[in-house]
Amino acid sequence: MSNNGELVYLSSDGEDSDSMLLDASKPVSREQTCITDDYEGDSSELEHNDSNNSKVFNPISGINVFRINERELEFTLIGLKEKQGIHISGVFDIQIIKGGVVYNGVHYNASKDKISFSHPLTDAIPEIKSSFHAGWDDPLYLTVKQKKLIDIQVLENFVCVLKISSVNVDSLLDISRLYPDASSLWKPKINSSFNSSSSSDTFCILDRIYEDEFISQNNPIGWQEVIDNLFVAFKNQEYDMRVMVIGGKNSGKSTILRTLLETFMNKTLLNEDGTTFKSQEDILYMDLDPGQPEYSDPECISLTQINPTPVSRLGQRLGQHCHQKLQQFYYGSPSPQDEPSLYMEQISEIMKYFEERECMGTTLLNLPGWIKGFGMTIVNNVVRLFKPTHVICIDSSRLDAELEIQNEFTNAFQVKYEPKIYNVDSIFSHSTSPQNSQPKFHAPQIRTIKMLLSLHRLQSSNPMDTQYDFTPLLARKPLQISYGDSAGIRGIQFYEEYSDLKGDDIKGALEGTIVSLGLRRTWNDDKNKNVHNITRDAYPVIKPRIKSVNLSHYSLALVHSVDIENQVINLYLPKINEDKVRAKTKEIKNSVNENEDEWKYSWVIIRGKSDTPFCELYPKELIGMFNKYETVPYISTTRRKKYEHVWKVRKNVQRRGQSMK
Ligand SMILES: Nc1ncnc2c1ncn2[C@@H]1O[C@H](COP(=O)(O)OP(=O)(O)OP(=O)(O)O)[C@@H](O)[C@H]1O
Repeated sequence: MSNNGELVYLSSDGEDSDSMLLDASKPVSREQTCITDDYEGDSSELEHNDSNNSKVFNPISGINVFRINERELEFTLIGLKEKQGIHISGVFDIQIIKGGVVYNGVHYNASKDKISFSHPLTDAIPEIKSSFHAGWDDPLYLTVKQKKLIDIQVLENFVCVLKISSVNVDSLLDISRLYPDASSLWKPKINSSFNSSSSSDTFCILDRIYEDEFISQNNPIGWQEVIDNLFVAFKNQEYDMRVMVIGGKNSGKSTILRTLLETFMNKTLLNEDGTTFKSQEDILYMDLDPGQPEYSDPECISLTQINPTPVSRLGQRLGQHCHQKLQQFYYGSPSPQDEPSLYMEQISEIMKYFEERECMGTTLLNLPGWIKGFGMTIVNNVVRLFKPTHVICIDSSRLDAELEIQNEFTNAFQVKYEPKIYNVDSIFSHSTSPQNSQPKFHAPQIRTIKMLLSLHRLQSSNPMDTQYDFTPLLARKPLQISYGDSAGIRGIQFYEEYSDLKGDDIKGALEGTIVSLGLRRTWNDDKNKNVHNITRDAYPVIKPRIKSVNLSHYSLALVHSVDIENQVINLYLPKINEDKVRAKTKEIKNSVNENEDEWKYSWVIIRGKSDTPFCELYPKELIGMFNKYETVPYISTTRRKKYEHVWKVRKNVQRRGQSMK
């Protein structure tokens, strides 16, 4: 058994079909190598994560929920009986004090370690199901101090005891201060009669009265089998493993990839020789969905390296990860249909970079759900470039007949392999699919939430901590970046169709909008080349578009204003990036006179089609300030003239999920 005690798998000889899974809900001895006759459970217990098998958990204070609130000790203990499962929303840590749990098909044993969860109500919430301790003994992981506060006898009634604590995610729950639509992002709005949780908790136990407020994540039959097969392949991989998921919109692509990633990172296998397998390797995540990215900044695509962290981090983190981005491009729109040639060019660059790394590990690839017409051409291109070892097709009946997966690929060692294809059902095919229940958040609202989380993130001393400040950006002093000097901003790039904008239209197309502050690299840069002063009529609009290979995304920014007189652009950057941008600017300045025969870097602004969250431009908190002005900055109430290309928020306002509150 591993030191942190999670396991419950028996290894096979490596053949997928022979792999044997031993249910997490029964103890396993070191000697056991097969499911024995004296196994007491019924066969249904061998199924993972089937919440239909679960018994309902009714939280009752003092009976199965124990709130400890001593000076420095504040936590909640939950006692679960056999096969009982709970749903919890919010951001929280769980320490399994006794027994074990099964979460998304992986067993976690009681230990002194914490597991960190992130369960926003934007997504379906997986059940945390009770399980037995995998081992001969049944320890109780409580400190002496904690034991004094609890009646230990009571805990003996439960197979599994969880200690749940709120986490230090400074101000994360304050997002609704800026964006009222997000008031039920982490906890349902309605008050429960069950009052053991306090308002300062960052989590909520979702009992029956919240039934309509959340969706339970019930994976379609067949998903777990595919995940188990892929885990065995992951464990036995000789070369690299490349998994991609193809499916329509909202079919469950991100969910199956998240489950797969959590399984690869956390599942422990007991080998026949008594040793255990638990992966310690980094996993790469190629996130090619700019609309609902899992790891990239909003409206970007990226390649991220995910390191196994000492603390398991489970659930949907709404893009707030601390993992290293190897490469990131700002695409500038949630939909690849807006500029497919740019999208494909950026994908090709990521693929080139990926191939050049000669990565021998595991890579997961997430695609948008555009699977019709030209979307399928893009999918086919991605298949050709990525050369997957495993492809998961969600609801293959909906996939265009034009999907082309080659029969054979060749890897970097000139070894030929045949991609394995798995067909699985989409989440809609399941009886409790979200189709039957009203989604709690619409896609534009989720995008606004992710954008606000990105823009308001703070620098934190511990990179594992996430801290936010949801004070409206307009209440802050913007960062000034000069225009025209070699360390300042040296060009603006628009989408092709808007690259002919002139004069004040350009200023208007930038102020109050979300842009990417990008780094352009040029070889042998002449000091004055591409440096232009801005005048009312002349802006250094870059034409033709900079090749993606020479332009990487550095930070999202909200343009406060373009100050032509002083030759500066005032930008709001996420605080987490401000110091990095200052340091990079210094570096650029210092490198100006250095060796000419090397890559030189300069700042550029890239304006795509990103929507500015309305609450950022007209925040409730600053309404008093706006009243002093005759007109509210950035916002126009006049109608656009026919054919007028004006890029202001007015076209973004009053879309679904962006009501004026
Ligand atoms: N097994 C499930 N049971 C119920 N709801 C689910 C399940 N899996 C996913 N969902 C919910 O359905 C929605 C869509 O899922 P997901 O984001 O995984 O799909 P997707 O195909 O990646 O979507 P997109 O096309 O937007 O990228 C999410 O809110 C998710 O929480």
